[in-house]
Parts: sequence; structure tokens; C-alpha cells
Amino acid sequence: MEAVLKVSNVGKRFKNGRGVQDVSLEIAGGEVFGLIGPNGAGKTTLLKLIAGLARPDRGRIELFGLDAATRFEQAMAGVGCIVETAHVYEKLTAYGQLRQAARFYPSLPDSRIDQALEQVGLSAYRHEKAGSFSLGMKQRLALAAALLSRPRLVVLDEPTNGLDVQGIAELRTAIRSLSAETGVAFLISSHLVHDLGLIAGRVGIMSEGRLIRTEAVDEGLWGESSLEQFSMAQIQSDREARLG
Ligand SMILES: Nc1ncnc2c1ncn2[C@@H]1O[C@H](COP(=O)(O)OP(=O)(O)OP(=O)(O)O)[C@@H](O)[C@H]1O
Repeated sequence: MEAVLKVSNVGKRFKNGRGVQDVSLEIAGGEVFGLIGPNGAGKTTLLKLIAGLARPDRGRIELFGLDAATRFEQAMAGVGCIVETAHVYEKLTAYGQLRQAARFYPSLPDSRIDQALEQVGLSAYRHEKAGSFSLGMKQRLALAAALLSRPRLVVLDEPTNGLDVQGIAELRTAIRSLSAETGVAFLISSHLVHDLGLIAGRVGIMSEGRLIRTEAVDEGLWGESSLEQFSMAQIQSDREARLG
């Protein structure tokens, strides 16, 4: 499928010398791509650059064939994101919450709210207050809000944090069926490598601001070891190669 995202040699350096450097990456329509790496590896920074929440110092980001630097608004219109915190108003019902979010899209029909709730498996809870929801349900409600405008790429920062096994399984079901049925692509970060291995079809390993390797999630590839061990070994050998 055609690329929804093309990142070419992107870099951003903070005053403390950290950030991301020379990242290149392509994500196709309908793909679920996971970004893994330890704390501070640069995952959130890269997601922010892609979601238009920060500007790169160098390199190029193309979304749906549009250069994000010169056609920012059109490019970002196709991106839904939850970066840093998933905002959920505890006193509102699931429906009420999405009604609030829908104010940003005046031409959106009310039926889209029900459809988004259905897409994340929360239809049965539409009249219940979000305050009574589990963390996993809150995450999926936030995802429903991000889906309202029918984005072609959804960017999620650490969505599995704090979720139990069932919460992860439900998030996985929602993401997998959305990508398969609607062709929306997902870019998801997590330092919880195992969790992301359950959700993503392909992963990219980040270390010290760089994307050191991308791989299809295929247990055969890492043989006896887990994806965690595989990624740690990659990070270690990358460090050794750079330090000479
Ligand atoms: N606004 C900023 N100003 C200065 N340094 C920053 C800023 N944002 C991030 N950094 C630094 O850039 C590096 C990468 O941070 P980033 O948050 O992207 O990592 P991460 O992989 O998402 O880690 P985590 O899993 O902890 O969220 C870190 O060393 C961080 O301290």
C-alpha cells in the first residue's frame, strides 16, 4: 500500500545535545508500526515531530505525499494523535466526551460519534461516565476521540502504560481491526517492548536518538529469545559499533 508517512533524515537537537538524529522511516496505509526503545531514546520527540507538535531542525516529513513543512495544515488534517496524556473528562459519559471533542469538527455528523465508539469496542458503555471506566477503557475512549475526524495515521505515545493483560488485548483488537477494516495506519511508541510486540506488525528500535533497526514482528526471527532480548542485543551491538 502507498506510504502514509515518509520521514527522511530527520533531526532535532535540544540545547542539552539530546533529541533525535538522522531518522528515516516509511509507514504504509493500514500498517501498525511500533517504536520501541528505553526511556530517553527519543520516541516521544520523534512522534511529536511527526504529529506536528514540534518542528524538525533538519530532514523532511511527508504525510500522504504532502510535505509537512510547506503544507502543514493539509498534512496534519490526516493525523490523529494522543501524545503524553490521554485527556478524559471523568464526569462526562463516553458519548458526552466525544460530543465535546466533536466541537472541533463542525461538519461532523452525530453518527460518527457512535461509529467511533463502536470502533473501539465501547458502544455498550456510551451512556456511562468515564470516571467509572478502567484505564484501558479510558485509553480506548481517547482513541475514539482521535478517530473522530477519520485520520489516515494515528500516533499513540505509550498507550499500553498501566494496562493489564486484558486491557492490552482489547486495545490490540481495536487497533488491529481498525487498521485492517479502514486502512488507517498506526504509529505507536512504548518502552514496554513485549506489549508492543503483541500489537505491532513491524517495529523500529530507537537508541540514543537514532532509529537503529526496523523489523517485521516475527517470532521466528528472534528464535529462542524474546523481542525484548532481541532489541536489547541490537542496542548493545549498535553502541559497541559506534564506540569502536
Ligand atoms: N523539550 C525538551 N528540551 C530538552 N530536552 C528534551 C526535551 N524533550 C526531550 N528532551 C530530551 O531528549 C531525549 C529524548 O526524550 P524523549 O522524551 O523523546 O524520549 P523517549 O524515548 O520518549 O523516552 P520516555 O520513554 O522516557 O518517554 C531525552 O534525553 C530528553 O531528556
